[in-house]
Amino acid sequence: MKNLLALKPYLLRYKRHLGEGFFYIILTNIFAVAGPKYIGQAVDAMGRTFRIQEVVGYASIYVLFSLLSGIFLFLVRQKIIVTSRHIEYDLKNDYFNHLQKLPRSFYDQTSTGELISRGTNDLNAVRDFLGPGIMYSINTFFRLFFAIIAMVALSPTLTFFALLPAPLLSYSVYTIGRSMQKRSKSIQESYAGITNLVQENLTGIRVVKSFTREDAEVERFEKLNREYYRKNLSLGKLQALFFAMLTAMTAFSLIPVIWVGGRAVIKGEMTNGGIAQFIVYVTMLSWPIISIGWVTSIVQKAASAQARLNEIFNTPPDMHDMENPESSASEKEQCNGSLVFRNVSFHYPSEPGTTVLESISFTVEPGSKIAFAGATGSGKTTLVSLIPRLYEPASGSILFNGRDIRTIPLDQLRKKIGFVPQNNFLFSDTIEQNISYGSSDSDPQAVIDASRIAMLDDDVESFPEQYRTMLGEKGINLSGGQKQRACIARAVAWSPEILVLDDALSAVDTATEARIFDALLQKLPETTIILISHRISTVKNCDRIFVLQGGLIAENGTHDELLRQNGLYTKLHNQQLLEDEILSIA
Ligand SMILES: Nc1ncnc2c1ncn2[C@@H]1O[C@H](COP(=O)(O)OP(=O)(O)OP(=O)(O)O)[C@@H](O)[C@H]1O
Repeated sequence: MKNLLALKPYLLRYKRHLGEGFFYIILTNIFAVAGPKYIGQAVDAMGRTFRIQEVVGYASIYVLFSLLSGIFLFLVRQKIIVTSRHIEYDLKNDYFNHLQKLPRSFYDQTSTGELISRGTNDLNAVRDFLGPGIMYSINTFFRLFFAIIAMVALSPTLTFFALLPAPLLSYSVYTIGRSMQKRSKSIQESYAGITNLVQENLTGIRVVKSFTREDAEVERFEKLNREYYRKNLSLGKLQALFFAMLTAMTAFSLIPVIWVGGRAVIKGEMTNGGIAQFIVYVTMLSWPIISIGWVTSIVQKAASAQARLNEIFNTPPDMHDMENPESSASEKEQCNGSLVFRNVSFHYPSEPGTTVLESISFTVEPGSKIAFAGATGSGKTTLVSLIPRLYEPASGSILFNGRDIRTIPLDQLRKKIGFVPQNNFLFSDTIEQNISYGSSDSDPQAVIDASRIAMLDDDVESFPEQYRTMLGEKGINLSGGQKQRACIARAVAWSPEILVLDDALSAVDTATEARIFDALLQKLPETTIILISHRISTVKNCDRIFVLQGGLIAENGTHDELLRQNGLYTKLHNQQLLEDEILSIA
C-alpha cells in the first residue's frame, strides 16, 4: 500500500478539483437518500383515501431529488474521473521522461516489452484506482453514512437485520476480487511476453525471413497467444460467476428485511410506506457494500502496479555529476578536443566478475586523429562508450578538455561528442530531419555540408525528393552504406569537438571506407577523431593507432612504427594483405 504514496504529489496538484468532487459526492448522496422518504409517503398516501394530487406531489419531489442526485453525480464524475485522466497524462509524461534519462546499463537488463507493459497495463491499473477507486470509496462511505442514519431513524432492529449479510457480501467480493486480480496479473504478464515477441520478431523480420523461420515464429506466437486466450477465458468465467453471485446475494439480503419488516407491519409497528422506503434503502446500499470488496481489489491491483512503476521511477537517471571537482591547474587548461584516459578499468554492471578493460591510459591531443584496432571482443566499443559516459569506469578517470568528465554536466559533455555507434538508427522522417536531429537549428546548408563531409551528398541528390526524401522505418529505403553515411553526417552536423566513429562504415567496401575516412580526416582538421575499424587500410593514416587485446592496450604507435614492432598489428596487417590477394585472384 505504501507504494501508492508515490501518487501524493499528483493528487496534491489537483486538490481543488478533488475537493470539489468530494463536495459533490456529499450533495449527490444527500439527495439520493432523501428521495425514498417520498416513496414511503406516496405508498402510505395510497393506503388512505386515494388522492391523485397527493401521490403526484410526492412522486414529483422524488423525481426532483433523483434528478438533483444525478446532476451532482455527473459533476462528481466530471471532477474525479477527469482528474484521474489528468494524473494519468502527467504520469505517462513523467514515465516517458524518466525512461529517456535512464542509463544504458538499465536498457541492457530490461526488455522493451516489459517497459511497454508497465507504461500501459500498470499505468491503467493505477488510473483505475485514481478514478473509480477513489470515487467509489468516498461515495460508498457517504452513501452508507446517510442511508444508515435514515434507516436507523425508521427502525434500528430492521437496520440490524438489513446489514447482517453485508460483511459476508463484502468478503465474498473481496475474495473473488483477489482471485480475479491474480488472474489479471497473469494475463498482464502474458501480454508483456506477447508484446516482446512481436516487437522482437518485427525488428528482426529480415533475419526471420532469411532463415525461413516464419512458421516457427508463427508457432511461437500461437503458443503465447493461446496461453493469453486461455487465461482471459478463465478470468471471463470467474467474472460471469461473480456477477451472477452478486445478483443472487443482493436478492437474499432482502429476505430478512421482508421477513422481519413484514411482521412489524402486521403488528402495526411500521407502515407500508415505511417498509417500502426501507427496501429502497437496502437495494440502494447493495452496490456500495459490494463495491467495498471491489474497491479493495482495485487498490491492491494499483498498489502492485505502482510498485512496478516505482521500480522504474526509483532507478537513478544517468550518472550524476561529481561535486567539488578536484582537478589540478594544468588539467583545467582549456584545450578543445583533448582526451586523457588514466588507468581506466571497467566491467559491465551486469557482469561484475568480468573485467573488460584494464588499466587503460592514453592521451589524445586536440585535433588529432587516433584509431583503435584489435580482434573482435577486445574491448574497442566498450572503451569509446566511456567517453560520453554511457557507462562509468570501475576505476581510473577520464579527462576531457582537462576536466574529469564526471565534473562536466552530462548534457554539456554529450553535446561536444559526435558518436556514431556500430548499430545505428535512423528515424522514419526525411533525410534532412535525420541529419539535423539534435542540432539546435535545422539549417539546410549545414545539412548539405555535413552530407558532403560524409560523402552522402551525391547519393541524396540522385533521389527525386533529395533531402526531403522520407525514410522508412530505420531508414529501410537506404542501402547499408547510405544509412551509415547518413549517421556520420548526423554526427558531423552536430559540430562536435570529438567525433567517435565505431566501425561506422563496415557496410561499404574496404577501398571506399578508406577513401571516406581519409576525406573526413582532412575535412575536419580541428576535430579530434577517434576511429574504430577492423581494416588496417582505414586506420593506417591516423596519427596514432592503439591495438587492443583482451581489454589491454597491447601496442600503440603510427602505422609505420607498429609495422616495425612486428607484433599483433603486423599480424593483422599481413592477414588482411593475404585476404586482399586471395580476393583479387578469385
Ligand atoms: N552490454 C554488455 N553487457 C555485458 N557484456 C558486454 C556488453 N557489451 C559487450 N560486452 C562484452 O564486453 C567485451 C568487449 O566487447 P566490445 O563490444 O567492447 O568489443 P569490440 O572490440 O568492440 O568488438 P567488435 O570488434 O566485435 O565490435 C566482450 O567480451 C563482450 O562480450
